[in-house]
Amino acid sequence: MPDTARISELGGDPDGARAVAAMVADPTHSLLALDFDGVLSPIVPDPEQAYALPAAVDALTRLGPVLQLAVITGRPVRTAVRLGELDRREGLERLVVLGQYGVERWEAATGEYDEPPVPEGVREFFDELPGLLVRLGLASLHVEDKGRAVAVHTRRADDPAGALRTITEPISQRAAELGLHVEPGKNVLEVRSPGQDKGAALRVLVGEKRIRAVAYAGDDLGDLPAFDVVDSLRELGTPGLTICSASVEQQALADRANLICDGPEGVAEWLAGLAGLLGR
Ligand SMILES: O=P(O)(O)OC[C@H]1O[C@H](O[C@H]2O[C@H](CO)[C@@H](O)[C@H](O)[C@H]2O)[C@H](O)[C@@H](O)[C@@H]1O
Repeated sequence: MPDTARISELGGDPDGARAVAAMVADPTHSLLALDFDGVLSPIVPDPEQAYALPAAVDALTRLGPVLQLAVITGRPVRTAVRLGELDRREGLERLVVLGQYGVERWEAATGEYDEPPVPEGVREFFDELPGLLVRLGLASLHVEDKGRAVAVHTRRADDPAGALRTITEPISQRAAELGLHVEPGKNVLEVRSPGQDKGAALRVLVGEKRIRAVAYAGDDLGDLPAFDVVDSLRELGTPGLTICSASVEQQALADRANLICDGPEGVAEWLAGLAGLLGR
């Protein structure tokens, strides 16, 4: 007998509840996809210190045997797997991790990484970046070399918001000249190749795994294309749930989500609730 009160609670609103009910009715054909930073991991000052919350991982290992699970992240796929220790968890044998907004892929089932060659323009931008930051008086900003992308972080600057304002126009201009895409995020600007986003990544998984119900959890602007895809799938008849991992830093997702969780701890609690509902 389905627990309708619990389904409503975990769905947030009627559309979300329909998606949770569909996931409970047919978990094998249900996809639960999550962002990494700000959803599975708390936001921390040093990107290398990010980690998956133990409570979230525990719930995922209970869900993994019954649902299709995926992590879709802006991180290089190897970084996400390493920081989350996602290759060492019993229960996550069918996990798929899509990195760099879906360009890179890792399958727990095979342990294989798929990482296409790095495009030229990004390396050119990376080589020029120190000079650009010196000219802007912001040489000490943290630059994360992601191979096929470069992230310029302002979180540890004296004035993070001011530094972000200062770098936005010149970085956007140079990125445009090189035919690159600028991805804004929480105290970060990422420069990468155009033509790929988390929505496209999510759509591929839905088709490939013959998914009939989908839930996606995100916290930042780069997650909005995935929200768009969940919304459009729902319009075409596939129940869908969007979950916002809320923070004071980014409020754009809250208005778009079926369900709002209180940051990564709230997401972990929701995951445990779903596992309970599925009898796991
Ligand atoms: O798609 P995601 O998994 O959310 O990754 C997006 C970017 O997240 C990382 O930066 C953010 O998290 C850091 C660690 O908590 C934080 O210090 C930074 O301010 C945030 O913007 C990561 O460093 C990027 O490479 C990811 O693309």
